[in-house]
Amino acid sequence: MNHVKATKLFGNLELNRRIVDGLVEMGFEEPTPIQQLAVPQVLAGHDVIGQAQTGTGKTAAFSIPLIEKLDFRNRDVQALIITPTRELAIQVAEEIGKIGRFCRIRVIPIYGGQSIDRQIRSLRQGVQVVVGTPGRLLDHLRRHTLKVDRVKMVVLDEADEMLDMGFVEDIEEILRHIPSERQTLLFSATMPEEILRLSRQYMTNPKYVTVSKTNLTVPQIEQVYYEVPEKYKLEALCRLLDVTEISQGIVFCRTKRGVDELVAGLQTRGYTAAALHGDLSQQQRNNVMRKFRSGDAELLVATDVAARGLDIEGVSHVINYDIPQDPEFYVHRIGRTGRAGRSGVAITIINPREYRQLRLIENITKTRIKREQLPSAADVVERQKEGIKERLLNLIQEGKLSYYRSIVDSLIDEYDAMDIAAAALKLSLDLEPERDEMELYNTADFGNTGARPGMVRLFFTLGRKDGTSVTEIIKLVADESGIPSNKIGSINIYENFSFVEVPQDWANCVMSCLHRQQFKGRRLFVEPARARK
Ligand SMILES: Nc1ncnc2c1ncn2[C@@H]1O[C@H](COP(=O)(O)OP(=O)(O)OP(=O)(O)O)[C@@H](O)[C@H]1O
Ligand SMILES: [Mg+2]
Repeated sequence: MNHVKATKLFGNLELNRRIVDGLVEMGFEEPTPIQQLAVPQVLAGHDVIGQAQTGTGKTAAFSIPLIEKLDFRNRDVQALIITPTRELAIQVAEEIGKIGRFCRIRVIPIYGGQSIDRQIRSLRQGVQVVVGTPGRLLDHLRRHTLKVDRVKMVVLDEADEMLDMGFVEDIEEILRHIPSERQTLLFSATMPEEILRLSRQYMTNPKYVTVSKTNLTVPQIEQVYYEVPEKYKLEALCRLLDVTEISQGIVFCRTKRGVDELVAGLQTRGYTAAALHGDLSQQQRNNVMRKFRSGDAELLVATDVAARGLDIEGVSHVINYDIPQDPEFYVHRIGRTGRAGRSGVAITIINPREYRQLRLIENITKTRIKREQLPSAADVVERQKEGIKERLLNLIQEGKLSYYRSIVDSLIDEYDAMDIAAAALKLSLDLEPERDEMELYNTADFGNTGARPGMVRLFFTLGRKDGTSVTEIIKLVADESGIPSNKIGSINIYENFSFVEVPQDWANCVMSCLHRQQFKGRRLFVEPARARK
């Protein structure tokens, strides 16, 4: 890292040397435009409304001067940052911790769903910066466990959402607790006119700092849409997933229930996806985020709880499975990709009736969303062929083929080279697990088959013919899904198929666990329910 250069560039902002060290450690070489514009204004003591596109470094734009203005020796809470979601509170607190690392500042996130006693203990030990969600902050203010009489600076991250209907009363109440000679900062990628007007109520002579761009979205994000009848949306999504190279993707749904249903639907089709929404426990939310941030999970299916602020490097695609109701949310959702100068793709799936909503989004964001044709089944096959070719070419490049070459050599005089190669491919692909060979059927979807109330029967196309035994099935289901073996109800093995009964609420879990398992050398595949012939 070029420390001299970074020091010089950030040095123009006249920052504490230890802050610059923190920025250099994070890999920041020069300030982004919003940082260049906003930092001096905040340092000069102004109230600031900062607007810049998603992923352009607004967090550091307010965090750098915020840290600069802290009295490091004083252990009172001196700055308060309010964010709309818990995940964002955690992320912002971490970023502030990193920037202020060499200043040894004390920062904590405070959010609902976490033990309040533990938060109270942390607060008692003295923290200088608190990053929190409105509900929990209010809770602490009302209990007098959070003292804000020394707060000099308040930041509303995602300000337009914080001042929108859902949050504004909480925000007003929080602000009433804070000394009025404070500095107030509002940041967001979007600032609708009416919110901008309203915001002045809470500020004194605010400076409006904007990285002026005509369109609200980042140019590095390719924006496309597909129009399909409502009932084919899932099929459309699966096809897109099949032909698209996605390193990590976030799929947005309108409702929590929609998220759960889509995750179940994807799982029964053999895709793994993690859900994130407000009905999960905080521990579940944290686990999902950890898996997704580390790259262990490829697909995150979420409500708008993940729409704003989250910064995850690997996200190459954002998919609007349901079109956002509000054009601003479109901007924020797709902004989870294409961050910090990287490129990304945003896909929106609409039904014909949602076309007008799409046009509205285009008008407000001043961008064009390109219509694309859904890949056909033939495209999916074509894509598979491409994949096979790619793997072949890699093997050829790698060499180490002498053993196989000797076999070909012994055949080549007598047989056609094309036939040998084709047969070899067929052989190698046949050894791979084939999707449609094993199927699980979820009987819940096609009427009562005689399962006891509250139970679901899962059918396997594995039967006595394959030498399957009762113990094998119990062991497989219990071991792999974590379901206690005494919860597995009746097990029946017939000539060509078997089934187990499991409690309704375990069914999806069992199915998703089973489909990942090798069983008798083959992968079990969970198909969407269809009547058995
Ligand atoms: N000066 C810089 N140099 C290099 N990278 C930076 C710089 N400033 C910020 N970044 C990185 O850019 C990414 C996006 O920053 P950040 O999350 O602050 O964006 P944002 O503007 O708040 O976006 P959103 O509107 O989505 O909340 C982060 O990974 C951050 O570490
Ligand atoms: Mg942000």
